[in-house]
Amino acid sequence: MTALNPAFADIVELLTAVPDGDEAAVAAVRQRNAALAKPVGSLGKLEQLVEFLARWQHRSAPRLDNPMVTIFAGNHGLAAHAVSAYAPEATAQMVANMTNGGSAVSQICGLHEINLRVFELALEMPTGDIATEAAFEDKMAAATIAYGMEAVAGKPDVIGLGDVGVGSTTSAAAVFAALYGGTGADWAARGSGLDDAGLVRKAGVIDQALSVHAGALNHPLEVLARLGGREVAAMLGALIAARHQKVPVVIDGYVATAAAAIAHAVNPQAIEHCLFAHVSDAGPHGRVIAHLGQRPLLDLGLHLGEGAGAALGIVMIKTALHLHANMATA
Ligand SMILES: Cc1cc2ncn([C@H]3O[C@H](COP(=O)(O)O)[C@@H](O)[C@H]3O)c2cc1C
Ligand SMILES: O=C(O)c1cccnc1
Repeated sequence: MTALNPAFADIVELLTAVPDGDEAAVAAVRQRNAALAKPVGSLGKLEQLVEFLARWQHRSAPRLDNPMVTIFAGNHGLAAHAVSAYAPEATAQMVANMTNGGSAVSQICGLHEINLRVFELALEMPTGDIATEAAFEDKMAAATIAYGMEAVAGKPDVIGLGDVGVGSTTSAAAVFAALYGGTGADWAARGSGLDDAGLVRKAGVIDQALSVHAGALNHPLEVLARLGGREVAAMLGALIAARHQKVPVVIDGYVATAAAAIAHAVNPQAIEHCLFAHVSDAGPHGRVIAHLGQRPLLDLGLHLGEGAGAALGIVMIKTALHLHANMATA
């Protein structure tokens, strides 16, 4: 077994030495919840959402002045294997559509006054084709994680993490297979709409990647460098920085969950500040969330990605906080 590349040392440290949540802030929220003009506990998970905000914002009166959804866009060398219903050019088109307000996530964010930021990750430079080579050199993986940390620089009160990138669900499936075992068929889903033959091809590409990189998947960050995407590396960075800067995180679908799974595999406590907004209809997503010891907030049958589920999770959090802050006390 080779030692972990020192390029990852700082990242492992940040994932290991994570600050605890603020239980005094949670107690203050519970006290106010109990005093609101309603039967105790009757707002169910909405009450817990406010506790979640308080715990990870470290504020007894949590705020949402600057909620943000961030979308990380990357291209994948593995897309050459026709494992997506779309051609790689579609990634840049999706980004343009997002910027122009034509995407689902743009409309959800516009309607509910959530800031939306799109981070393009060198779309003209796809990751290596994982069926034959590593997705990244280790140093590039580390640099992309570091870049993702910038996502919290605008001091959001909560940050949603989503992806775009043709082929991203194949890469995410390979990450899950490497972390949890099983074959390509166990983790491949139809993504953006694959047909039956495509699904078989997709499982085959994952199996080939697992076999090519076998022996080099000994640490979760090696799994990321070998099999992951730029968007997953950057989301991991955002998730890490958020914890250290007191920003609660809302995770979107299958691909964003891969970033959380890598963090969790280094240190399960590193994802305590993450809320899983929804369980995607992408087959194995629910299984991954269960592996992480989490429960999804919503189950809307979405299988979209692009942060749409995360944005809807933030809508629920906004509503919960509005009730908490503005209802009368008995
Ligand atoms: C128009 C369009 C909008 C999207 N929004 C999210 N995705 C989703 O589909 C892609 C992943 O699926 P696969 O692994 O099958 O390529 C990602 O871009 C994801 O965000 C979209 C895909 C398309 C085509
Ligand atoms: O569930 C997801 O997150 C998903 C599904 C299809 C395509 N992209 C993402």
